[in-house]
Parts: sequence; C-alpha cells; structure tokens
Amino acid sequence: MCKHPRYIWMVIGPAGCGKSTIAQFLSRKLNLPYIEGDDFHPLQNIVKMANGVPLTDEDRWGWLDTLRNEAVAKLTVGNADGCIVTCSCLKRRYRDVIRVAGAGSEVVVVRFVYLRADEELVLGRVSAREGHYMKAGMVHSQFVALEEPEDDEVDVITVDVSGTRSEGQWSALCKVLQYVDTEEGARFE
Ligand SMILES: Nc1ncnc2c1ncn2[C@@H]1O[C@H](COP(=O)(O)OP(=O)(O)O)[C@@H](O)[C@H]1O
Ligand SMILES: O=C(O)[C@H](O)[C@@H](O)[C@H](O)[C@H](O)COP(=O)(O)O
Repeated sequence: MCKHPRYIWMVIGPAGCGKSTIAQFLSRKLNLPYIEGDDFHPLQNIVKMANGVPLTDEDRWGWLDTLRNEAVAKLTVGNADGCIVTCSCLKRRYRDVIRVAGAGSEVVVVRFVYLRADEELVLGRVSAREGHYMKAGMVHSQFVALEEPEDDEVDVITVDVSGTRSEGQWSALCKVLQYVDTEEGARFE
C-alpha cells in the first residue's frame, strides 16, 4: 500500500526575507501547525545575535537538530498531517541536517520553500521591523553566509518575495500546492 506523505515544509531564507509572514499564512491556509525557528534558539544564540554577532556553524548545529526533532515530533507524536517550519537554513549543509528527517522514511517528506530577495530589499524590511533581536546590521552577514539552493537540490521550491506581502504569500501557497499535486500524481501513477 502507498502511504500518504506528511510534509515538513521548511520556509527558508535570510533574516527579514519574510519567512514568518509567509509561514503563518501557509499554516493558516493549509491548516498545519507552525514552528517558529527563532523560538528554539538557546539563550546564548539570542544574546549573540542581539549584540550584532553572527552565529557560527557550531552555534547552529544544535538548533538545527532541535528544529528537525520538533518537526518530526509534530508528525509522529502530534499526528499532524504536516507542519510548517521557519529556519534560515542559509547553507547547504544546514539543509542537509534537516533532510535527515526524511531519509529512509516512507512517510516523512522534507521540502524547502526558499524565499528569494536581494540584500537591499531585505535590509529595508529589517530596518523597518520593530521589536526583534535581529537588527539591520546583521543583514550583510546573512548574505555572506547564504548558499542559495543549487539546481541539484530538487526538494527546493523558490519563491520570489520582492513583491507585496500578499503576492509573496499567495505565490508560496500556489507553488506548494502545485508541487504536492505533481509529486503525489507521480507517486500514485
Ligand atoms: N512582501 C513584503 N513586503 C513588505 N514587507 C514585508 C514583506 N514580507 C514581510 N515584510 C515585513 O518585513 C519584516 C520581515 O519579515 P519577517 O516575516 O519577520 O521575516 P523573517 O521571518 O524572514 O525574518 C516584517 O516586518 C514583515 O512585516
Ligand atoms: O527573523 C529573523 O530575523 C531571522 O529568522 C533571524 O532570527 C535569524 O536569521 C535566525 O534565527 C538566526 O539564525 P541564522 O544566523 O542561522 O540565520
């Protein structure tokens, strides 16, 4: 029997590109639980970022493991049909840490929704955002660290988020639904 896939949708991209804005929308429209990656940083990471110091790989490994485990728990313990997670996942090796969740599983499927925007635009959004520890001075370091998904990362959907909030949200939702349609069509052929 062909098992119904449960998707972990990772909404990724540099700070300020619109991950939370789009993830909350996807969560609402798809009726799936939402995990805000920023809520799972250890305190020392938050303090570092709030002081304008970019995280290192070492700062991020444990956080990535935690997010992957939280996502899997939503599907297994929580019995959700899928979930939406925000995490910058700036480097390919970070995405690989998350990909482990789907490795060897007949049910858990990890897919990334990469929000593409240029540095200038993101800087403007972060500068205007209030009440967040991640300040505008950190944006450049995010783009230095960023390894955009490559063509062979076939589990990535790219969404241009240079338009309005609403355009980005609907574009992401349409791409996710199209992707599921195509992928599930192939699975049941
Ligand atoms: N398409 C958009 N146009 C203008 N502002 C946006 C857009 N998407 C998000 N924002 C705003 O930009 C800021 C950063 O968005 P946010 O969702 O917090 O990004 P992230 O979660 O990637 O850090 C927020 O203040 C948000 O309201
Ligand atoms: O909303 C934001 O501004 C981002 O999500 C931000 O908080 C940050 O990008 C990560 O949580 C830190 O991790 P990285 O340094 O790995 O992006």
